[in-house]
Amino acid sequence: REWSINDFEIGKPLGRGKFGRVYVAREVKSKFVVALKVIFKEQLEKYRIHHQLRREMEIQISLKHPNILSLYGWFHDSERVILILEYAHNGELYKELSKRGRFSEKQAATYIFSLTEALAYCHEKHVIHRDIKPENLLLDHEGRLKIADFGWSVQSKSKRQTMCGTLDYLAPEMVENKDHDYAVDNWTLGILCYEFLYGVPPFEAESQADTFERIKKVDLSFPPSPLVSSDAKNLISRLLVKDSSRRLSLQKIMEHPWIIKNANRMGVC
Ligand SMILES: O=C(Cc1cc(-c2ccc3c(-c4nc5ccccc5[nH]4)n[nH]c3c2)n[nH]1)Nc1cccc(F)c1
Repeated sequence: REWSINDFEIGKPLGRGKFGRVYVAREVKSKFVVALKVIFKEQLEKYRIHHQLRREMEIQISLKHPNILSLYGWFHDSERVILILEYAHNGELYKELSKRGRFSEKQAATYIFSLTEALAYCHEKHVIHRDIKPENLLLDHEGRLKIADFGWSVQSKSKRQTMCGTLDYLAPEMVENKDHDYAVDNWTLGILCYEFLYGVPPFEAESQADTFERIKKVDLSFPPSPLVSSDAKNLISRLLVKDSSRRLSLQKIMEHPWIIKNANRMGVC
């Protein structure tokens, strides 16, 4: 069916996305709550990204997974393209992490398990996400993790070397501008697991140059903490490996003792 802006009551802005603003909105007839992403066509022209937008829409509309934010549909008028996206009631996981400082091992393992399942699903569909950082992770009304913002996902055929988001999550092969493949997502899972448990990413440094150096050397250390088990450190150490072919596979992550022991398989703690 053809949607139009008059089918929705627009609510508060939820944030500034890459190319437009996102608003909470309610479909008038069904009262169903969604997130509407408004992208201005003159922006698409100016940055010549209409082909990328079309590719992202094709990627998103084809991905159906409990831990991937849904794109329900879209419509456009003379000056805007509007995406109808799933509304994540509990907002950004990042805010939750800042508020709580760190997550328990059960919560961290549950998020890592959900992310691993979602990534395994994406890789089956030949989609590399490449930009999984806390601000792209949302939480639904049950606290279930949802990956959003496929701003830089590429079909694995084209190995473009464009830069991604903040440096903390970049794998060595991306920092060294080498070819990269699916294994960058495995590296990012290691970064996120560390950050969920310690509250800061493992290679954080004063300057970007220092972060680059720490990533390239895989300068990983675990501050002594009674709250982080050796199993957790073992998993992180087997993901933050320079040689991308030696990183623990997604399947092996799901079978790791720390995940088996701590993750809630329904994705909700
Ligand atoms: O742009 C995005 C992803 C995206 C999702 C969002 C987004 C941002 C915020 C929310 C939220 C949300 N819920 C909140 C509750 C409290 C506070 C903040 C919240 N944000 N729910 N759903 C969202 C969705 N922004 N950008 N995908 C995209 C882009 C181009 C083409 C395409 F097919 C998809």
